[in-house]
Amino acid sequence: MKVQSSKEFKLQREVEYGTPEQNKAVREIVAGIKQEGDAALLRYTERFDGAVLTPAQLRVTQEELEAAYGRVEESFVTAIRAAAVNIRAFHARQKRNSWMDLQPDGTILGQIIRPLKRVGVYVPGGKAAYPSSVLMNVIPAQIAGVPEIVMVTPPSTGGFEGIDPYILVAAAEAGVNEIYRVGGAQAIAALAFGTESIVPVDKICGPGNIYVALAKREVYGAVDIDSIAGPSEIVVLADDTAEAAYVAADLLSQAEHDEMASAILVTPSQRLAEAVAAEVERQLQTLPREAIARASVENYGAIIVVESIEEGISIVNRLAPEHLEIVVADPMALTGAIENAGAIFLGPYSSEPVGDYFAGPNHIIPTNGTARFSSPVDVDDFIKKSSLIYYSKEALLRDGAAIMELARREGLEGHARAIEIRLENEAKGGDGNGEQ
Ligand SMILES: NC(=O)c1ccc[n+]([C@@H]2O[C@H](COP(=O)([O-])OP(=O)(O)OC[C@H]3O[C@@H](n4cnc5c(N)ncnc54)[C@H](O)[C@@H]3O)[C@@H](O)[C@H]2O)c1
Ligand SMILES: N[C@H](CO)Cc1c[nH]c[nH+]1
Ligand SMILES: [Zn+2]
Repeated sequence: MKVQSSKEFKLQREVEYGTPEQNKAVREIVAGIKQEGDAALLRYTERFDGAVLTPAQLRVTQEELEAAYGRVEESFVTAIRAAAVNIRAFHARQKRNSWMDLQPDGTILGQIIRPLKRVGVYVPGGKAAYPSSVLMNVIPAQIAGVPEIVMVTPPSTGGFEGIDPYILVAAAEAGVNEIYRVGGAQAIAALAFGTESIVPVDKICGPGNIYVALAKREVYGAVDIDSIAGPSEIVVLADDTAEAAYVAADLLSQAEHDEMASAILVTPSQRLAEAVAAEVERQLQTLPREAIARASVENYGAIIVVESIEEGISIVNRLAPEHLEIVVADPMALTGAIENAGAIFLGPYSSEPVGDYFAGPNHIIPTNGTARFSSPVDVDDFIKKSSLIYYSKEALLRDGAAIMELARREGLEGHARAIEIRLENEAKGGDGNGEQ
């Protein structure tokens, strides 16, 4: 990883997200699914995942789900159950209730909260399988009360029944039983528009690679999406107190996700910068996913030496990273200055994978600078709200003139008259029918 000064550093966020070729490929895949349904879904699944399926094989059966337990270690089941407890406890705090407020004049105002009816969750499974993402998608949806949760994940050619058994066990543990073995942009389009085998959903949540992220952006509007949660990112803001080996390990923890993942160290310490660069190189040599991580740090990685921690904070806010680690003498003191970051990890022991798997907060987090305006997946992603308005006669008589004033200033006489007809009728001692 190259050590550079903050003057040399250029924000790499592309104007167009993904390359033009990737964008074109995704548009074609989405159009193909829209036009041809299952036929295109099977064709793309063969082309991109190497799995030759019939329509009947798209959906995972109950027997396959149960049999997956025989393919995983007991220690995995114990760990995923413990993680689920923490994730459930964290997300339970986000649950909102409907409310109604009765005013002294008899007016009732309120908000009705309802769960979305049918949501699609994407669980990545290309370069690695992500059973942890099953929990991060499904638990908040369940807390919101979503009755139909449908999961998609790519088939792995060498895997068990064409799907990773750890993902299946996580799904069974979470209580999901509508699962399709499809991935990438074709799975997103199938969820959005439906095919002969897949009933369309109201919203799609979940992380994925650049093809998944671009496809979610493409189908937004036909369905809702959580955010653009694409290739993983980490920024470490550290001072001279940080342990170089820990910092390097945390950078590589995200670099190993994807060639397009990004790992950046921002520090005022030239000594730490050089030590981390050497550590990254040393640790890369024994990392099983060395090729992916090396491509990531070479293309999207950086070690930036800043003049001061304040300059570092301003770079962090420009980057708006998915994950930020603050490893300085007093991390809590800097937290208030961080305006843009999806998840903030404080101190030397809050290594990023703690959040990926176990602490409880969601690991599906906006990337590519979109943490400026969007948030990690939470229970709110799976609800919708309706406003409730009951106006009493007393309240309408009191507010009617103001409402008509605003309507007429907008040139909307019909709006004003809808109020006026009631006020006039009441003035005449009306019976509610507009007549004496
Ligand atoms: N931001 C987050 O919250 C978050 C969380 C977890 C994982 N992630 C990211 O999820 C991603 C997982 O990626 P993955 O690749 O392992 O799995 P994936 O399931 O996201 O993508 C695999 C699919 O990509 C499609 N694909 C691959 N090459 C293609 C091509 N050339 N043309 C068209 N489609 C193609 C295939 O359909 C394949 O099924 C990583 O980038 C990781 O960093 C992000
Ligand atoms: N770091 C990923 C989010 O960018 C989440 C994850 C899942 N498994 C491992 N990591
Ligand atoms: Zn991770």
